[in-house]
Amino acid sequence: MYHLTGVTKCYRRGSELVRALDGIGLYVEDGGTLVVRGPADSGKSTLLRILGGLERPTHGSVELDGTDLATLTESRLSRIRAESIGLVPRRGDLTPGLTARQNVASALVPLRLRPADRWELAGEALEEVGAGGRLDRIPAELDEAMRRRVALARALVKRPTVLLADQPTAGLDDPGARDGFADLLERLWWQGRFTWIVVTEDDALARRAPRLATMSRGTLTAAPRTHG
Ligand SMILES: Nc1ncnc2c1ncn2[C@@H]1O[C@H](COP(=O)(O)OP(=O)(O)OP(=O)(O)O)[C@@H](O)[C@H]1O
Repeated sequence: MYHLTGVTKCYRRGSELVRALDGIGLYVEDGGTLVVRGPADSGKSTLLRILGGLERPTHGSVELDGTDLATLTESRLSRIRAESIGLVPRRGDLTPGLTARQNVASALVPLRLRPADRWELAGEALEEVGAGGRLDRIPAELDEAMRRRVALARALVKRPTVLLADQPTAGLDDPGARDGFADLLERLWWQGRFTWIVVTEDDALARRAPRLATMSRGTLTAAPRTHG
């Protein structure tokens, strides 16, 4: 469960102070999904980096299951990132020279699992996202939609507490591929196995959200629940 209170993030750009996040308060329950929709530069990526423990807020607290990520030591934070947080980066960011299965298995290295277990879990995660027929392909041999599925498998293979996705459908130009990927995300959201926070500029994806909020100039406005 995430509980954010008064989260503000300021960056210095020359003599200017940019307030990327401005007093965000947020609660997301275990197994819940929140989709944050907002235009470019509204602060979505900054919010995700702070939720993922990749950056610290200038002010405020970022509690994940009762632990404030804002004040943790770097070593405890990297442990939490490795074990509890799955991040789906904007463009997937797969390692070019590794096969799909090697890419996914690499996410398990920090968890000190045996190589045979890493291999098996990677295969299962790829099956789960519909990429089971592409285990031995390198990213260049896959189309963009399939690369996104592999990146998703890499984030969920370690069974994290939370999954954070940065514009997961951006750049998927083929409508069929984009819809198919959105179908997969929606199915996973409704399973409730992970807590999801997804930022997007894709209105069609946002319409599928169990819970939707809008980001505008660093502030978050909750929209009515669309379901349940
Ligand atoms: N490291 C940084 N240094 C300076 N300013 C930053 C930094 N990161 C973000 N910003 C600024 O903070 C604001 C919010 O940026 P952010 O990337 O979080 O928005 P966004 O909604 O994710 O937009 P986009 O989708 O275009 O990335 C912008 O004005 C941006 O220029």
